[in-house]
Amino acid sequence: MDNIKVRGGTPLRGTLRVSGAKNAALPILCSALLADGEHVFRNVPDLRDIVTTAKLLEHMGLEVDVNPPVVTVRAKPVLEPDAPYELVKQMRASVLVLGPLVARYGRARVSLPGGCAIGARPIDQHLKGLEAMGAEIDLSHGYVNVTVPSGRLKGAEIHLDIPTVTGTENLMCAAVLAKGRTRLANAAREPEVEELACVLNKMGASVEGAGTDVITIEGKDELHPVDHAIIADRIEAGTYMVGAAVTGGNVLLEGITFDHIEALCAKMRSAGIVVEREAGGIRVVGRPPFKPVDVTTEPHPGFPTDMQAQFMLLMCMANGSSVITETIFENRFMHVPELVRMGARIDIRGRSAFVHGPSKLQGARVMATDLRASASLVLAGLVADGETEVLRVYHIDRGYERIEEKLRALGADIERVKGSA
Ligand SMILES: CC(=O)N[C@H]1[C@@H](OP(=O)(O)OP(=O)(O)OC[C@H]2O[C@@H](n3ccc(=O)[nH]c3=O)[C@H](O)[C@@H]2O)O[C@H](CO)[C@@H](O)[C@@H]1O
Ligand SMILES: C=C(OP(=O)(O)O)C(=O)O
Repeated sequence: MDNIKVRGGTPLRGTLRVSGAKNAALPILCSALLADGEHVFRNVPDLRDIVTTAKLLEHMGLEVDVNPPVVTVRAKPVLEPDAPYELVKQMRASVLVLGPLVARYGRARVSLPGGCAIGARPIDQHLKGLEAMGAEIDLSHGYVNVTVPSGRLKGAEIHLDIPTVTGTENLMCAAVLAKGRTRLANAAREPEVEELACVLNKMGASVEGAGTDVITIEGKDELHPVDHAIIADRIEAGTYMVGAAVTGGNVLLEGITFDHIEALCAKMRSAGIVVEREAGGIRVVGRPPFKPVDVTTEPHPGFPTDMQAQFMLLMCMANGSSVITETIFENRFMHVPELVRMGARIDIRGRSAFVHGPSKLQGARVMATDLRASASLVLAGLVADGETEVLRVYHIDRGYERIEEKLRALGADIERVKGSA
């Protein structure tokens, strides 16, 4: 497995083009199951999760050419509507094939994704929605087996208990080919949900209200393939924004939509960081130490949980104490013990982390077991004294396109060590 070595102390400077959004690309690639023919997806990031999704679609008999930033999917009727454990265990988001498969084929067999490092992550809301649309669910031997006795889902009124992102996406995909109207209330409002709705509408679906908490879908008999360029990744952008700030750098991030990261920008500004909208992007200029700022993660448009670990690092560079509260996932503080090993002072009490800054971080060998925790440790390495080695970058490669190359282009002293322990 590869490791990343970083030597701290160089401010990030320059211009960075933000890649396409992982969390938009994954449901969009799965949505190709809804319409036979050739789909062309552009601005797709070069990530391990994209390769896993391609393997999943190929397993079902679709032809997928992954040539990032372009992915071409030649969709045809699937051999078996089945997502096996071997692929789902590599990527929870594999569950995103469930909605399209049930909508199109009236049945699906998908390995239960189970928990992961950040929490239990059940899919009860996805299943509750499918049941309301006439599906029968059977959980056995680690798989969810869904069948629609009538052969076709029917529109329904669904009120989600939680505005789940992939749950909303699965149910939207299920509803576009259902008979009649579906009303999805307490829906997730994330930009990636809006982006999927845009693609479904391009396919000929009728989806209204995505981006609000009520989405209405009129089912159609058939959809057609699309050519679509995917939005920029707000979490990748946010990660480099934090990188620019903590290193006392000056970076222009190109391609990102300000509205998608407004909550992060507001918190960074409250911390005393310059965040300016410029033609074509957002400029971040940081000069630590920062002002301490409390943050609570919330569904969009609140502060994103996927930026919590990186923001905590920022608060390690603040003059005073801040409280970071995680409300979305029950176990998303795995970066804390590793940051503490690097010299940060952070106590966890329940769902909150109390960060006492400023800390002078020291390079160390560190390991993290999830994507954003790993990213925060790479950023910590950029400001630490001496060398930091982040082990098992396997997680980073799921969600950051060539992170070491992008950081090196901004002046960082960083390298990937292939096949290390
Ligand atoms: C591929 C993708 O887009 N991943 C994102 C998506 O994950 P994902 O869609 O898995 O996250 P959800 O929005 O579903 O999860 C939010 C919370 O709801 C709970 N829950 C969810 C579904 C359900 O049926 N029952 C239930 O209890 C989860 O355990 C979690 O505590 O949104 C998360 C929250 O913004 C992000 O961190 C992930 O990066
Ligand atoms: C938690 C994340 O992804 P996933 O839902 O794919 O695990 C993430 O992108 O931070």
